[in-house]
Amino acid sequence: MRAANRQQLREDARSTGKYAAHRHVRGHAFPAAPIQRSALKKSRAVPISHRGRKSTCLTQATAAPLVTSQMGPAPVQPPTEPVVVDYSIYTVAPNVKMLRGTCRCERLKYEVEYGMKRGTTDNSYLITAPGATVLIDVPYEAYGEKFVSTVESEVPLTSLTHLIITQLDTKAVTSLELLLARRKAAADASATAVEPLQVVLSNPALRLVQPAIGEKADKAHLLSSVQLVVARSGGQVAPCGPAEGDQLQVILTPTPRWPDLLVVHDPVNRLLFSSKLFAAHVAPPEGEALDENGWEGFGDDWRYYFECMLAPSARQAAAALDKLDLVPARRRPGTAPKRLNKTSAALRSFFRSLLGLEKKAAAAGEEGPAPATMAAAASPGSVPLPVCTLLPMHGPGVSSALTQLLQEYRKWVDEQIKAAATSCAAVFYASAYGNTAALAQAISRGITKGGVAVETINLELAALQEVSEAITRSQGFVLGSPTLGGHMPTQVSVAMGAILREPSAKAMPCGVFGSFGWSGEAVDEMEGRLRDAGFGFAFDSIRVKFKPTAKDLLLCEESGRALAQSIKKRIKSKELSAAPGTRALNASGPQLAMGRVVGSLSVLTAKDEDATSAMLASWISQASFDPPGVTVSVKKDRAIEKLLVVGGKFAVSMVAEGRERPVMKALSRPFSPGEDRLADLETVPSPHLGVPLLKTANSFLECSVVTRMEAGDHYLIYAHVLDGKVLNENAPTAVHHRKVGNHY
Ligand SMILES: Cc1cc2nc3c(=O)[nH]c(=O)nc-3n(C[C@H](O)[C@H](O)[C@H](O)COP(=O)(O)O)c2cc1C
Repeated sequence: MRAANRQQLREDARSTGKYAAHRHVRGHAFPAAPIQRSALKKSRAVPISHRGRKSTCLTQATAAPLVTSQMGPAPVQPPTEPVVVDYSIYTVAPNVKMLRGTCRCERLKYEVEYGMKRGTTDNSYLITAPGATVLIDVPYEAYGEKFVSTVESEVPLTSLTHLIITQLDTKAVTSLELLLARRKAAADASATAVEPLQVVLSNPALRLVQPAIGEKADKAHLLSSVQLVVARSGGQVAPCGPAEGDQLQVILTPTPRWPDLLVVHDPVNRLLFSSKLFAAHVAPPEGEALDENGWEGFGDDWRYYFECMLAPSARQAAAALDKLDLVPARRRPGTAPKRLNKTSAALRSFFRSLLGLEKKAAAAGEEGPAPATMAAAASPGSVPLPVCTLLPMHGPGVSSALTQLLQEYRKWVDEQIKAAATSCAAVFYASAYGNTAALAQAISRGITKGGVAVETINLELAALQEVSEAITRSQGFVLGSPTLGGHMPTQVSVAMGAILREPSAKAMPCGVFGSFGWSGEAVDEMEGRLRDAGFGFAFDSIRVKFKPTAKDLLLCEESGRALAQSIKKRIKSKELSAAPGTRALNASGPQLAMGRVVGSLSVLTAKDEDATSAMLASWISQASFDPPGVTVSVKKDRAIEKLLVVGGKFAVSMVAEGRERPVMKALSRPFSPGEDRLADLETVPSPHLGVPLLKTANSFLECSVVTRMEAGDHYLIYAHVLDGKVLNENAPTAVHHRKVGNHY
């Protein structure tokens, strides 16, 4: 039925396809994009079995992708810098190795834009057990070649019996193809028969592999020596120890962002291969596989990753934590991580080939057990899983901070769910190349920072019913779409219909956004339809050409925050009309006393690529002599907070006494998203960082963020002072006096 639908769509598209002319934008030639307007306008709703239940899906990720082959080849996106990667191997348990691909680029070029500046890793794991050699995960395409050579340096590819895929991104498919091709070539060259590789993956991941490899004439042969095994929650999938019952167990933990997500438990070594859970985009120091500095070393990175990736799906994250019921357990003796450097890996590979071990190992693989069929065990439910180390897909393995990270995850999830009980916003989007997805992520984070829970829904994967349900749970919404073939894709159009039909939606603040290449009609269409229907906008519509810059992402965060403020304002005014007079609260004794704490009035300015922001600050203090350091306390929902992550650069301009008034007037008013906060002030660039400095400052500091900790509703940021200068010897610094300590 589904295949017939797909075929029909293709026929429709072929018969009605019109071809757009060649266009040139900013020096980039875009190939003609065939546009099938009838196919685009027609609903692609097809009944599918979605997450174990029958539902009508707006579209099915693999059956009706946003961009179809009938639309022609993808236009050339503006070039990005090449990603430089490196590989290291670490022993994390006697029979378990971490194969860690490290990218130290400042900003991730190959994933949804991510503001952290500490690089990242793509971790795969290799487990050897009697009769089985199990590989867990393939990395992004940029790592492909080095990844396969690294696996080969450890084991002959023909000896691999299982590959478990915990989450598969479209950009990891190339690495999968490379691995399968090289294994197949080795098997074809082998004198002995090689068992098919069992590739264990979830159903949504299978729906990515089938069309990307299985249905491509030039690639289908790669699956001829592969047995695709769909994982079921609780299923035992591969041996991981000497005893018969020593089996790796998979647990499905889908979220809207990663519907294919699963984790793997190793009961012998008490490891959890946690995939995207407990992950962080950070490259730990060379030689350290695990979190040697514990929470202090990586707490911010885990938190930031959670906020960006999991907070928008907090309910599903909570369900995953409930399902896993992880219990911190002791590490078994003799499993301290040991790094094998790249040289030794290469040397071992060399010696293996000299000694002909490849063949022996292949023969050993042949004697292994016949491919097991998937055990369909019951869901582990509340059965506790003992864990001494979490081994995620990105960032360090978690051992020292295990207990704290488990507790914090629960706390973060609960906070999000609690916020959702009072206020919630829905962010609906579709994205063919990840650009609109990056905007959706930044807007979602802005909403979360604004104190409103968010549900971020990828319309490519969501059932229509999910859209209706999300809108009835929300007090505001945002809709994002790329422009494809001069329109918004059908998935967005259909979702919009559902929103327009929902009577409660009209009273909600909303917003629209999208990435485009040259004409950008989608955002105009969405804005026009919502405006005509009488909807009110919380922020100006966001239109971004191709990939968003740092400035675009900052605008998105600010817009998300504007939506959150608008939602909170409406809730507050409802509460006030229900219970008039509750506003008149007297300040408490401690609040009055705290008002006597004074601070130096200053202006904080920060810059990242093309994004600049500023704020008035008086909660600033010297914190260290050597090296010279300062602390500054920044409210969590401030726009500038995004630029003050570890490694971020900022400047402090100290306001001179008598010069306070114009500075306070310019910076104390509310700003709309994207507005230049320094427009009413005269500035000059700082000498080293090029960050704006107040022309009238009596002195300035240039700083680099070293660490930050949560301090209630603020982040306490500790920074090294890189440079500074007194500009006016005779002007003392203005002191900010307050009466009450419950505001600035
Ligand atoms: C087949 C195809 C058709 C497109 N048609 C248009 C178009 O009509 N107008 C436009 O402004 N951009 C068009 N684009 C460019 C996309 O809008 C642009 O690549 C955008 O960044 C995609 O956003 P996304 O990454 O969220 O999918 C087209 C791209 C493709 C692949």
